[in-house]
Amino acid sequence: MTKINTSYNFDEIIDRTGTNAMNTDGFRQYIFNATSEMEFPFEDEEFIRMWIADMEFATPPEILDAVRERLDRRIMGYSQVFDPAYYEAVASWMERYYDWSFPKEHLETSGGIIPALYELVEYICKPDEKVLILTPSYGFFKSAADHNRLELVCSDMLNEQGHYTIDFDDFEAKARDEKVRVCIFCNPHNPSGRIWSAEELKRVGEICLNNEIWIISDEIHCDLLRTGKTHTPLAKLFPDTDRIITCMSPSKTFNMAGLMFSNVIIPNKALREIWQARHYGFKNPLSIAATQAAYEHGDEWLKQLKLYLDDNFAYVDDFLNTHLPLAVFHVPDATYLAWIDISPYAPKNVSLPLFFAEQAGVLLEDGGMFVANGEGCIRLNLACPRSVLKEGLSRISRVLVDQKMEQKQAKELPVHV
Ligand SMILES: Cc1ncc(COP(=O)(O)O)c(C/N=C2\CONC2=O)c1O
Repeated sequence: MTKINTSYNFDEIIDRTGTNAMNTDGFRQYIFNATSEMEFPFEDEEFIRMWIADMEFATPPEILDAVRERLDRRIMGYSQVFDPAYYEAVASWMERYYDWSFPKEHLETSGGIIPALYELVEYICKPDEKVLILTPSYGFFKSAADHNRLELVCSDMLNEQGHYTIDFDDFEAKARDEKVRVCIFCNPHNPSGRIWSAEELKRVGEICLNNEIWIISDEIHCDLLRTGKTHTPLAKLFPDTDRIITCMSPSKTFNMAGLMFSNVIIPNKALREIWQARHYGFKNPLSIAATQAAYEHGDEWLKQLKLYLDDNFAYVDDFLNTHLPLAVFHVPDATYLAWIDISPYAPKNVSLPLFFAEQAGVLLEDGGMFVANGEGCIRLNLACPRSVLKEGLSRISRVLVDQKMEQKQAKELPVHV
């Protein structure tokens, strides 16, 4: 069925209340480890939500149509991926976007990348072995080690005025620990938004493989690139090894994380057989249909989404230069996440997520939620209508400037004895 090009409305504000969304209903538990009774000076509907990484945009109609078509078959029985058209759709997408291919038998699926990380770490590591990550890091990389009761080894990235690079001396020193067995590598990187260069990817791969460390390359953000940027799957640079597992999914790209479906490309036969023996193989038939449709029909929506996000990032860059010039921010290569060092303005010794929730009515995440090496930073989800973005930034700026003024006045006022 040919799909006509259409323009998609990314400015539309969609009501998510009453949909069991983490974004609207899960923030007290996830950000503040609190119950639903936790109170704020704002009604829940008044919050500008810039925290969890799903989008405020409607999932593409092409994907929703595919889900409806599957619903119209009217039986939702136990399902797995049997139709070869699924692999064809995935393989075509990888060829078109990344000039990368892999044999069909390497492709497994999972009910999300987080569960895949938990399982792969368990299947790869012995109980006394360790998991290596770069920090700051997506928090669930640490959870994958914790869930398996394995020691986590963190290699802090270098941060030169907001430009993050890998400290290869530190990374290699930690990789030499003979108990380090797996590296969970984020490519593109959440939260910095870095796309790793071919040289950086080669150094990571060589260091790990030379030290008999498996690599789980989490590439969930790889479709969400700024215009002109390209992504290179790590495994593409190492065709002769079978120790790099690639995790990808359209869930981040097309706002369908709730469908819990991802691709896990496992070249190593022994590990794949363990996965096939131990992984719970049944999948949601609606998720299978949606994922296949994303890869078959998502191109135009993604093209327009990327342009909209480019403009959102340009707006943030301009806004910060104007209103918070001491903040350190660079438009990231990838993701829809803005990682901003606001330390020159931020109140000291307070929880920034709590500060912004209570003072500004903005829900966001801060460096403390990214394992380590994120001090003074906040992360904003920019996958929202521009009107929402503008309101969020305006509130953030206002409370930072106001409290900075209060601090200044407090210093200047005579001390009353
Ligand atoms: C690097 C990375 N891997 C895996 C996931 C989740 O994969 P899933 O289990 O949904 O397939 C996320 C989602 N990142 C999020 C989700 O909310 N905030 C974040 O930073 C991610 O950023």
